[in-house]
Amino acid sequence: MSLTILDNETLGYGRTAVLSEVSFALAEGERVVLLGRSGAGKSTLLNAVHDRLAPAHRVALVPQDHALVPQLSVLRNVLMGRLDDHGALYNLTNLLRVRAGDRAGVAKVLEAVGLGPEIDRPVHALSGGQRQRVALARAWWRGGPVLIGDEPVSAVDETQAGVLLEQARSRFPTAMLALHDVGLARRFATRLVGIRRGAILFDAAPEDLSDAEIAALYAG
Ligand SMILES: Nc1ncnc2c1ncn2[C@@H]1O[C@H](COP(=O)(O)OP(=O)(O)OP(=O)(O)O)[C@@H](O)[C@H]1O
Repeated sequence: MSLTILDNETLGYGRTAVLSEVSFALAEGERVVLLGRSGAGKSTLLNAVHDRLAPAHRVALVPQDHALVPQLSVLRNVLMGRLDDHGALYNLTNLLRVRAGDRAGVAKVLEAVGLGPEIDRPVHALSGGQRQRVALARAWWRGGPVLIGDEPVSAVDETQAGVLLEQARSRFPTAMLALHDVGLARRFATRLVGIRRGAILFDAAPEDLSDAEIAALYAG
């Protein structure tokens, strides 16, 4: 079953088109990775897919800028992954004094991403890679059928990135990510989508794409 479809749509900002006449569908169970040079339009496509999915499906999102609140603790940032599960009163009282069950649940996802000891630190005091893992922990805490992530492991080392992508794979049946590491992308994806000069250049299973075809995305 197809989760979302862009049917011959042009995506862009104001009058400027970034991707022209794109058609795109995401099926349940797929792990799609977008590849392409900086500025190719990966975020534009991810955001369009997110906007179409979000009204009808629970989507966990890891935005490129992480969208964290720096003054708040790691714990409170992660809790925000489930804000829309509760009413305003629950959220407000939980923000003031976090319920023990929520704290225990968040502690578990923080352990998974290697941030157990940082639970009470303010996000502004963390390194870039730690902040990125807070954004991942918030998505893990949210859960749901679909993960959308824009360069979600760009700030951690390759070993850690592999571990985190493995967690993404086991936690979310369907995922769509932008990644710049082709090796990681090949290992994670069931479908690789290459974007170049405002168009989808390829959309195929990793085993059906040669390294040369992928390298062509990044060539001058
Ligand atoms: N909010 C915006 N307003 C106007 N133009 C934008 C906006 N966001 C992105 N663009 C432009 O759209 C094009 C595609 O950007 P996009 O962020 O989708 O690329 P990307 O492939 O995700 O790049 P990167 O790998 O650097 O994140 C770029 O030319 C960019 O300048």
